[in-house]
Amino acid sequence: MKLHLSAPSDNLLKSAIEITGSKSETNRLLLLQALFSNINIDNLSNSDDAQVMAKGLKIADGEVDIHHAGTAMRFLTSYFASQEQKNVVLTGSKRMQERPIKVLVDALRSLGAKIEYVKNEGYPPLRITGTAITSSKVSLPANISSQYISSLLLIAPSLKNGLEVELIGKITSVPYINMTLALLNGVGIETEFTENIIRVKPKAKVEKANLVVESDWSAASYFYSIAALSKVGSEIKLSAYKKNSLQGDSILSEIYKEFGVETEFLKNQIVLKKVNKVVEKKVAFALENAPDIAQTIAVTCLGLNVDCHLTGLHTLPIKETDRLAAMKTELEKLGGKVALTNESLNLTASENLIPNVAIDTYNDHRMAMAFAPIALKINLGINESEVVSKSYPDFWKDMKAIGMEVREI
Ligand SMILES: O=C(O)C1=C[C@@H](OP(=O)(O)O)[C@@H](O)[C@H](O)C1
Ligand SMILES: C=C(OP(=O)(O)O)C(=O)O
Repeated sequence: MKLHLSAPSDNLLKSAIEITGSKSETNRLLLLQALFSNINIDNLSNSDDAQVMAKGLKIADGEVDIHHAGTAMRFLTSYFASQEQKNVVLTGSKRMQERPIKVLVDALRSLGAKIEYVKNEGYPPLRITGTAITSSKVSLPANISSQYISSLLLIAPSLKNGLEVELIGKITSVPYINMTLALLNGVGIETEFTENIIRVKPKAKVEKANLVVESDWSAASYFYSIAALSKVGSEIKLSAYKKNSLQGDSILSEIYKEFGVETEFLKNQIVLKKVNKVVEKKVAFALENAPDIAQTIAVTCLGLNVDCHLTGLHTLPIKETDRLAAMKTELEKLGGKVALTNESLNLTASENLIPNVAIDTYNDHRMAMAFAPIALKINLGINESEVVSKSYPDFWKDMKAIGMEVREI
């Protein structure tokens, strides 16, 4: 479905939105709940990725299709591999069949798992025959995706002898690994992370636990961008968030100060306040710890006519689409100039944005959501807008709630 977006005439926004739970926390906790039944979870993500994860965990044999969900693909690979009695073919969308999984399969096979490639070596679909894993030491490259590491850590407490994971090379997306460990600790599982070694102790049973998922900070990024592009005096309240987040994308509250947005932390709400105009002409951010907000920041910069240099983006080419290439194409359609390396994006902004362009979304929820805020500067179209359901099904409803005009065309 194609949407046409435009902004309220005064660009002044005042509103309060409740955002769905973090999909990263949700998919970890769903897996832990499948391993340890007395865990209760509140504020679960309503995203497609969480739905396919929940559904997948219940299947014992036959095909499990996780569509576009990277976390579900990676987390369920370890889960099925370590569950005796389970015998599945784990598959996903066409794009998922192009997202590499060899690092994780090699690691699991070295622990004794029985996994075969159904089509192409190194990529889903996978035929997995569950088996009792008793080996307890594994090493794997850490610079491609942290999801492979989180996947092993999540099943680690259920293995007879726990697990020691050696990380080789530079570790990418570290906050996501820390999130996994914090959630394990939250249900009483002992872990240790020193330098490049992570140890997780085995645990047969956990105490009854009631856990509340914090709302999704990557989803909050689009409201940060809207606040940055709105008129001074705008205020957007978002819930339910906290100051000591497990989500690395909470770095937004620091980053967006550069764009005139202050964050006030209330009890379980954040208030984004556009307090001053932006004077910078150029900004630079290293995003290896927060890869999912790169698109949001690039579009904010284009909208504010601020040049930006974003680095640490080496994981972006293997996400829902090649996000570096997609961003170059779409930012340039709007009048920016983009230079890429395999891990960076350099945007030269433009005073004259090109209006009424239709943004292509490449089956990537974040392409749709990251470009939407620029409607505060120029009218634009979003093609295949339904992609947002991967992480944030209510996105367009919430855009309307804050006063944006969202119209089907
Ligand atoms: O563990 C997670 O929940 C995630 C880790 C990150 O992936 P990489 O580690 O592949 O960068 C992130 O981009 C993804 O959206 C969610
Ligand atoms: C990269 C993402 O998700 P995944 O890797 O879990 O598909 C994302 O949500 O931006």
